Amino acid sequence: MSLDQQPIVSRNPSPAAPPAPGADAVLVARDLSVWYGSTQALRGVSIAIPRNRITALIGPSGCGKSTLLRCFNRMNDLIPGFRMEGQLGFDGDPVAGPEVDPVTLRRRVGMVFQKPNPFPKTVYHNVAWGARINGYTGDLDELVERSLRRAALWDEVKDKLNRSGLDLSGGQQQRLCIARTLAVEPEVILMDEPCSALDPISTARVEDLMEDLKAEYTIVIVTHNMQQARRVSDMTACLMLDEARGNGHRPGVLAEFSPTDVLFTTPKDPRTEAYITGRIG
Ligand SMILES: Nc1ncnc2c1ncn2[C@@H]1O[C@H](COP(=O)(O)OP(=O)(O)OP(=O)(O)O)[C@@H](O)[C@H]1O
Repeated sequence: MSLDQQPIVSRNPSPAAPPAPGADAVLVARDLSVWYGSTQALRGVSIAIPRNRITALIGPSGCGKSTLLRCFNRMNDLIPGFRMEGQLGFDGDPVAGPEVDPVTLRRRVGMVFQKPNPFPKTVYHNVAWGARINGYTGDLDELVERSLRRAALWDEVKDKLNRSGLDLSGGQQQRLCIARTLAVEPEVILMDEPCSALDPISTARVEDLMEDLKAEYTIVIVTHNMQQARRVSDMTACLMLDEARGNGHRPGVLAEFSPTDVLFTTPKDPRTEAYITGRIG
């Protein structure tokens, strides 16, 4: 059964998850629970991520931010002991299940990781690689230039296309990874702490880039940096550690999902307030 056929439709499945004005939901989790072996990482998370917006996931360490992010493009599938219950949807179709090809899904829902991870190949090949393996038949030179321009990197590397991607600075490497993601023309970009290994100037460049990209893409970012969440995101989801049950482990739950300015000024949930004011670490 596709997610559209479920009793709760993919648009705004929960009162805790209002879509931004004028935006519809592109990624949906409905009553999502996740385990790694006997450790429950998430419990009962329902959220609708609006299209063409930047959504930040914040919350204390271990509350399941990365787990939730990685569920949206099935990056957890290969982790031993990973198991999930509930529903996940992308554009009204299921994300999980044997009928979904994770490779196709990951082409449409791309990911940028915490540590820049270019291949030990030229700048050009780093960008062209994904398009090549996906059978791109257009002009690769044009695609590489377009992707590097969109990632605000072209001017810095146009004379270095045959140099190793590993020779670039950390900030340039991260934008190269973003260009590599853009080259396969995804609809969603998941970013897992994309600036945590970058200096403030490189961080600002990536943040500016995110703002430019949201006209064409939906972006979901995990960040530990609440200032960054305030600067870049339209919507913020605050996850929290729930009370311990069973084996004493505390799973992550969604405390609040609100427009970013609301969440940081007038949070509805006392746990959110405690977190953003530093009373929960
Ligand atoms: N590969 C794994 N195997 C077993 N347990 C895991 C694995 N990845 C995460 N976990 C557990 O799942 C829970 C949620 O982890 P996750 O990394 O999603 O949280 P997080 O909020 O992103 O944390 P952080 O802010 O520290 O990066 C934690 O208890 C963590 O120990």
